[in-house]
Amino acid sequence: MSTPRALITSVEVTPVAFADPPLLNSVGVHEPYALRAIVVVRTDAGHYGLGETYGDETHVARLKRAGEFLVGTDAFNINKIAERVAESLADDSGQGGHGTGGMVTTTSLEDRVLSAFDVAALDIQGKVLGVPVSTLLGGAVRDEVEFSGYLFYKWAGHPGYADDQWGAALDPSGIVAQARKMVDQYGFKALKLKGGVFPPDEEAAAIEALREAFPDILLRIDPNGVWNVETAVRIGQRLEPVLEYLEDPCLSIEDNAQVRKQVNLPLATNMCVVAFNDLPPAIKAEAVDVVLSDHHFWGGLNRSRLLAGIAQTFDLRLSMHSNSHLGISFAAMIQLASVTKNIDYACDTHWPWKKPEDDVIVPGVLSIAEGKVKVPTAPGLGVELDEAALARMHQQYLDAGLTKRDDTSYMQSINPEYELQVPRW
Ligand SMILES: O=C([O-])C(=O)C[C@H](O)[C@@H](O)C(=O)[O-]
Ligand SMILES: [Mg+2]
Repeated sequence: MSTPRALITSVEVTPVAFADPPLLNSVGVHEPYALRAIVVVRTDAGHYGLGETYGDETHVARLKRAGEFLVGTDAFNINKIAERVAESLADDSGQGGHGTGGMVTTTSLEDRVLSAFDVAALDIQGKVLGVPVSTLLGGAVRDEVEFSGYLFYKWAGHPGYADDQWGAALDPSGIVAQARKMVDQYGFKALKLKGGVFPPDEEAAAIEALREAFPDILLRIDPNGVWNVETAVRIGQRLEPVLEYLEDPCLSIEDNAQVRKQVNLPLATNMCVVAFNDLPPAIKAEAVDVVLSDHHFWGGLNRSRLLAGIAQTFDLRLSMHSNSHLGISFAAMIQLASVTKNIDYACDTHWPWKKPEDDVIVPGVLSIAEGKVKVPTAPGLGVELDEAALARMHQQYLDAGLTKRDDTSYMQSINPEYELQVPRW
């Protein structure tokens, strides 16, 4: 049998927008539309591979440039793809955002750009060989992946727009009502509250209200690093009896290490360990217990497997982080979680926050029931591109007039007094 090859003939990068509710966080509030970039890699034999990543215009420009460097490369050679991506970035100063709204800022530029191409190449390989991506990554260890319900403080609707179906959640009873809806609809067995919005004692009270309303559900809170050590220790100790883990109470490795010594809870992060070079200092400082992996900034699925190996070696546990995303990213997250034995917590997803009709994949493959998603077994990622939907969502991007995620400026346009502060409490 000859060695399989799939020469890349073209790369298309299309920014898209989809409706997003006014979700509050430590840097402001989500805008009426979230942005993503959809990557379609085509090959000489007529296959296509899909990738999805951040949609800020600087990131889209980098993806387009990297795409030009990939024409003629074999989709079976991801090491070569990584080399070409690095070449495309050789003169890049690294300036400009990429799509996490200024929250996760120290990730590797090369890994961020590589990620969508690694996913697309694996999708192609799977289609050529007739196997799912999970098989290419060593084989599934589970056929369903568990997700957590991602709760947000939120307004009833964006100013100037009608209220959305979720309604307002600005206090403990609003959060409990939101959780009730999520649990009823999706059957989640774990819930995460996005904190860093209100004074920490109010957020702790929301967690305690969730505990009372859902005695059997695992709980987490994530203030995105805006608590100082003293606050994090006080609130962490208060919530010791109720939390599964405490996520990014403080921003730095050093501060989280201090918190970890004084709070009897696992600490998780997607802010102070976001690239391979963060691992040695974090491990040395014993700063965290759980790394929230995210293939969008860890360099794709192959490099996320590398992270899983390092985590296993150093006794770190793994869960998964999520930004607002569509179905291609969801399929990639599910394939990765299906092969990663030490992702042993329910993974985060923003999936419930988008409208079902807002997607670029043919619907019907991915759905959450009992808090879980079945791992697709069709070749590649297991999802197909809906070309008409891609065109429609690109038009939505043009009409929305947004070129980057900027939760802070949007918040300031509504509340001019709003200021960024880290730590805030
Ligand atoms: O776990 C996290 O830190 C996140 O999911 C970061 C996201 O940007 C989240 O805060 C959001 O969507 O507002
Ligand atoms: Mg987080």
